[in-house]
Amino acid sequence: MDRNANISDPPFEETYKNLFLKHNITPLTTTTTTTTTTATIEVRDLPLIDLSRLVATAAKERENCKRDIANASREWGFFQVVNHGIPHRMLEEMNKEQVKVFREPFNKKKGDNCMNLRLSPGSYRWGSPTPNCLSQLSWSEAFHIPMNDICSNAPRNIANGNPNISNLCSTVKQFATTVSELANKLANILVEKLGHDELTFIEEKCSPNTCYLRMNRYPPCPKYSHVLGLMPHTDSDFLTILYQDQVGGLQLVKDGRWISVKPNPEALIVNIGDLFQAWSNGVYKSVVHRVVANPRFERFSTAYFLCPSGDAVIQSYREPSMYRKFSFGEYRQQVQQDVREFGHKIGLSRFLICN
Ligand SMILES: O=C(O)CCC(=O)C(=O)O
Ligand SMILES: [Fe+2]
Repeated sequence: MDRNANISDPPFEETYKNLFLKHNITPLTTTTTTTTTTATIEVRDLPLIDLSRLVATAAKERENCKRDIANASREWGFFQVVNHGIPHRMLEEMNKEQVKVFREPFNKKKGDNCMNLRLSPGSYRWGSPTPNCLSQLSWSEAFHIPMNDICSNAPRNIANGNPNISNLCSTVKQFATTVSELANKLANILVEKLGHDELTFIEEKCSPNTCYLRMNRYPPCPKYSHVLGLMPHTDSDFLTILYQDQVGGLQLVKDGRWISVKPNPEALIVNIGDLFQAWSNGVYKSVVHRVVANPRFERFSTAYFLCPSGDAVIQSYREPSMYRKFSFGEYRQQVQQDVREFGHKIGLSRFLICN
């Protein structure tokens, strides 16, 4: 175990030792402790959309706002929203509870009953399960929580006397309930802007308890350069709403190049997931993104994933369809199988219909 590592940190260095050795990656000396991972990456502002325009008195302004959301989803697959209706104090509260739970000892977090949080098995995750190369390495830990674990149970004293996590459940519930309204609102706009007439589509497929909330923590990585906090991936959902702190590190692919997202304290980030790309027949883009580890600062983010139930069938809204239809359960299983076999997700390209 690395002598500098905190007892709450997962044993990254120990676990990735052989991978570092194989790739000749040696610890940086004190004179070279800056990472080069971000050095050549362009920093760009994502499209910024003011959601207060959705309730403007002028109908034209409301329509223009919807058009901007749809255009950003086609051209970038990513955008930022301000005046999104999530109170600042709720975001701060979420961050505070998240910091506390990650500060718990690693052995307790990874334990079978995960600090008595009564979450589904495998909710606490860290690192990459099967990295074959450096680009598949993730220097981060996460609680990936099915909202069903939080929504469907009566309030209980989950903390079992642990004051550090006593508010976590109610904070997650409040946060997720508020963010789910925003997620549904944006998803409904995207459905409407494709001219689809079934405007209840999202409500029929998704409910608050089919969604997921993921709390991410990226410990600093001072000793190695070229280390990723989260390996490149697309999200397996309709759309994701992300709240991040001000450290930065999120990058996405735009026009074939990695670009770095500049944090904006007023904004939430929205990105399109694979299910919207499949349903929209490739119109809305589920874009590859990653997080680079910071050499000095730890980083936190919270992601809300708008997901349907496992048996929901995803099929393009119009023919000829680029993808064969699949159930969300089938999609998730395929992703898990590919990660086990190849060390990374293959995703939607598995479901392409080759004409
Ligand atoms: O932490 C971030 O900025 C991104 C997180 C992310 O991509 C995810 O949880 O899927
Ligand atoms: Fe993601």
